Amino acid sequence: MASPPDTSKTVKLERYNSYIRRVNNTRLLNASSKILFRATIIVVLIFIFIFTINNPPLFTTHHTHTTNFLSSAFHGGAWEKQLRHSAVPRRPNGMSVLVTGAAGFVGAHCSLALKKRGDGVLGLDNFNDYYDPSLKRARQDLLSKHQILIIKGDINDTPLLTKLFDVVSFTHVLHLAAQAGVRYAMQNPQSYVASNIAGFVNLLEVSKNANPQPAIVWASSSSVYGLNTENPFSEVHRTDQPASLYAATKKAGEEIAHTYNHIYGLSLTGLRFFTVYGPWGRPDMAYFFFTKDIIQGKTINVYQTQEEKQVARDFTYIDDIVKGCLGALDTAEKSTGSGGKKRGPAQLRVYNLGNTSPVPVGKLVAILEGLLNLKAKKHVIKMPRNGDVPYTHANVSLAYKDFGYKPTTDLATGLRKFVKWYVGYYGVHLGVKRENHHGDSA
Ligand SMILES: O=C(O)[C@H]1O[C@H](OP(=O)(O)OP(=O)(O)OC[C@H]2O[C@@H](n3ccc(=O)[nH]c3=O)[C@H](O)[C@@H]2O)[C@H](O)[C@@H](O)[C@H]1O
Repeated sequence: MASPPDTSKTVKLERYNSYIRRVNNTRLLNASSKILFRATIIVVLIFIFIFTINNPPLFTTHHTHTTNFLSSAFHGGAWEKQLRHSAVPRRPNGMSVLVTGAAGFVGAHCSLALKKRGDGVLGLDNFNDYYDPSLKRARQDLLSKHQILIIKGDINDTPLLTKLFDVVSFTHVLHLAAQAGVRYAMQNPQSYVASNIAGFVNLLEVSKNANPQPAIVWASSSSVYGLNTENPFSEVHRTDQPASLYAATKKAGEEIAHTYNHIYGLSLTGLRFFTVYGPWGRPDMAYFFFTKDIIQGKTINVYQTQEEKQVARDFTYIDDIVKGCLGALDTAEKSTGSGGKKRGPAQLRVYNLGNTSPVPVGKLVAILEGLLNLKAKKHVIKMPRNGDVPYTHANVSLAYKDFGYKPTTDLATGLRKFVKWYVGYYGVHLGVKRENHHGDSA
């Protein structure tokens, strides 16, 4: 019997050939996907480049704190000229001040006051959306009418800050950029860490490397007194029991300031602001949204303590705060370091800036009712456990001794000025609600 032909070799050969074809196909596929991948990357990079060139301001959103760091590298000579023009003093021995948070409430007022007396001011602000950014834009418009430029950028953007210090030899920094608000810290804790701690450290890093190093005046807060029960609050009282994360980050700022003063010879002054209010104020603050809600006929929550006592604040009018900030700047000594190295001891200070006269929140509401000629719908409730403290009361004798700080505006007078601004800005006829020029209803 003839034996069947031996096909095993042919089969093996065919299997081997098909294996080789598969390998070659896969290689071909891999090579073409690599080319495709690389081409995509190049196209994306070209897009980013074009986008960055065409959009010089930095894009920062409050909640993510993502900053387009690339963009700061592309500003040209004309931009630098604008910076210098804004920052150059117009009086003999005038200051050149970098104001962070310049589109904010206190920042805008201080920038105007500095410029008006002949100092140079360059503003920096990230225009985040913690509250209506159109109000920040309106403040920016006001400042630009006084030749004050505000750069859009974040204090966490090291290349941008370094660039600003390269272009301008700032004598002073007034650092007011921060995540404010006591109660919001429970909703967005990370934003407090990003601005009040990381951002502050970044500013100090860049400042200590600058030549010359600037003197720095910055915003701390009355909230650092936390659970302190001694009254009125003095700078020598304990501040190691913060009641909110906001307070804790401001207290951390005071300790961080100590470190940079100690290691690098930076001149640092912290100002503990006590519930600042007035025209162009912050819509997240009680006096502001009470006004809005009373006009709109909405119910307002008026807090009382767990013991059913009135909650009180040492409300401080903005013009008094501005005087305090300028006084602190005027008496700030030069930093002693250079090239990132300390050359000798430098000034380290902290001051209360309050009104020395606490007012219960119920009284604040009564004053607003009188000014608005409207009755508030009040809902008196126990203060939620959200970081609030029952009262604040400033002893300002240290600020008085060192730079003549003396608050002169009582709450009724200050609120009258605020309400006048409010109805003008939002286009409200008292008792009648109207659309404002920004399209929001007041
Ligand atoms: O000094 C500070 O360092 C801080 O001041 C400010 O905080 P506060 O003093 O808490 O101001 P603000 O919120 O206007 O509440 C005022 C009063 O109204 C009470 N309050 C508040 C809300 C409400 O619905 N009802 C109410 O009774 C409330 O219990 C309080 O008694 C700044 O916001 C903060 O950024 C920081 O700068």
